[in-house]
Amino acid sequence: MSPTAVLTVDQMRAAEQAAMSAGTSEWELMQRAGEGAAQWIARMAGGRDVCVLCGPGNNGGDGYVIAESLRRRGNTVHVVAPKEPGTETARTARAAYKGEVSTEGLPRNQVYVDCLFGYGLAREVTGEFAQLLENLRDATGYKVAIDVPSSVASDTGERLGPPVEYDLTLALGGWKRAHFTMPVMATMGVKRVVDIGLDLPADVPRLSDAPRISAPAADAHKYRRGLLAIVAGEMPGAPLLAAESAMRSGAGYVKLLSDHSHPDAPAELVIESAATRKTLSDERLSAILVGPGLGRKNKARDALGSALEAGRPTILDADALHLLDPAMTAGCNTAKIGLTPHEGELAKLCEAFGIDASSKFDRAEALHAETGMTVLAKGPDTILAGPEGVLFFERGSSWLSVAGTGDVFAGIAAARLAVRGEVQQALEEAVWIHHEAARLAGPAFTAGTLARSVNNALWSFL
Ligand SMILES: NC(=O)C1=CN([C@@H]2O[C@H](COP(=O)(O)OP(=O)(O)OC[C@H]3O[C@@H](n4cnc5c(N)ncnc54)[C@H](OP(=O)(O)O)[C@@H]3O)[C@@H](O)[C@H]2O)[C@@H](O)CC1
Ligand SMILES: [K+]
Repeated sequence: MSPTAVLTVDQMRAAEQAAMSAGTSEWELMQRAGEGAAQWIARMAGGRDVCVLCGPGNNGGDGYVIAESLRRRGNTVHVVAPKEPGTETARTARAAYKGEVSTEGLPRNQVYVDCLFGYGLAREVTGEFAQLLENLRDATGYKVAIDVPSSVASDTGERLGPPVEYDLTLALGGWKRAHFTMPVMATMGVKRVVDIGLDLPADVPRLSDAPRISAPAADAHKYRRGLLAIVAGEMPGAPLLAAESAMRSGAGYVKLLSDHSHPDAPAELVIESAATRKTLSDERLSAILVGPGLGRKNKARDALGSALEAGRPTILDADALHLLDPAMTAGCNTAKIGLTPHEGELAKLCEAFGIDASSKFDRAEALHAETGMTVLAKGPDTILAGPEGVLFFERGSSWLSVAGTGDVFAGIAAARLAVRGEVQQALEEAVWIHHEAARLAGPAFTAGTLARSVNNALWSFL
């Protein structure tokens, strides 16, 4: 199984240092990394010519190992290196490479392997390196980034030079945060990790693995499978959309608590009158969803207060996230609450809870640490911060960028919470189901079509 740990540069260096202290030399690690990468590249290149761009550090060192490995396999290889290697191990790799090296220019129509900078990139790329990246950007051919794209800061995904679109990115030894951070993750093509035998730490963020979802037990009935109450409010459409997807996410019973007439609601959806303190304190409720279409007036605030008072496992989304503040959650068992903010809602929550952080990762992690609530920071990249640690996800379909998909997500998450009882597991499953439903819904789907493909998405995880 490939490693799922997602590391910072410091954590990566520490893992490499530990391997070296245990007797594996840096040169040995570089050879494993370069040989592992070369295997992938050889497969993709077939008999095509390969051009390797080598920088001055150990990422460049990997490049010389890759170049020599491909040369021995019979590919025509050309290395472009504007500067001589600056580290001892990269110099060893340079000496072991027996082919051509030039200091500038980029041959045309090649398989390009970019080893200019790896996780050591610490400042803006300028001069001849920036020129090379621009040439690479404009070149036609299959492009591979080794470890990370050479103009990207590994910890933050910050862009520090000309952008290049890659077909393949090979992470060496383990994933870095940039691999799952937008917008740069969308430029990396297919991503694979090359295992170089490092002992990676367990207590770090991880890449989420596809969940296993169980069919209901043989003796299941609708209450045992999970009863979900969805609290409607000012706007009728959003909670109905959430209910339509919740009904298809595995819960046994979904109730929409609403005073609207909902002429478009499916016959099998149970609609009862608007939530009250009494209906929400029903002990049979396995989970509550509050937020989609709730509104932000006093009535909405009261409904949110009643839901929190009920103390059931709860998902808060949309308007509920705008109303939430420390006074409302005081006295709540926050371990039972999941928040599903998009970027603007996350910023608003951080303001309300006095959190001073700017990146999505730091905000999600700090909001969980400060409040005890589990935070699913949505968007084109997704971060889940909860009691089991922080999880990153692969990207979902970009067709999800349409109105209403957040309501669909909230419905899936709340239904999975009704089934599972655990907030972090429910949210993790919901991300996968949402992405799979989007894949099944085809191009240019509407939120309604997405909601209707949710039950078929579950097939993939049974
Ligand atoms: N350690 C290990 O065990 C293993 C490590 N591995 C590999 O090592 C990579 C990390 O290597 P690394 O630390 O040498 O950094 P790297 O990314 O090559 O760049 C640093 C060099 O670039 C320079 N430089 C930086 N920014 C610059 C700029 N804007 N413009 C110009 N120059 C700039 C910087 O110079 P300086 O800042 O000192 O002036 C330095 O010379 C890692 O990603 C993986 O590929 C694998 O082999 C597995 C085993
Ligand atoms: K690189």
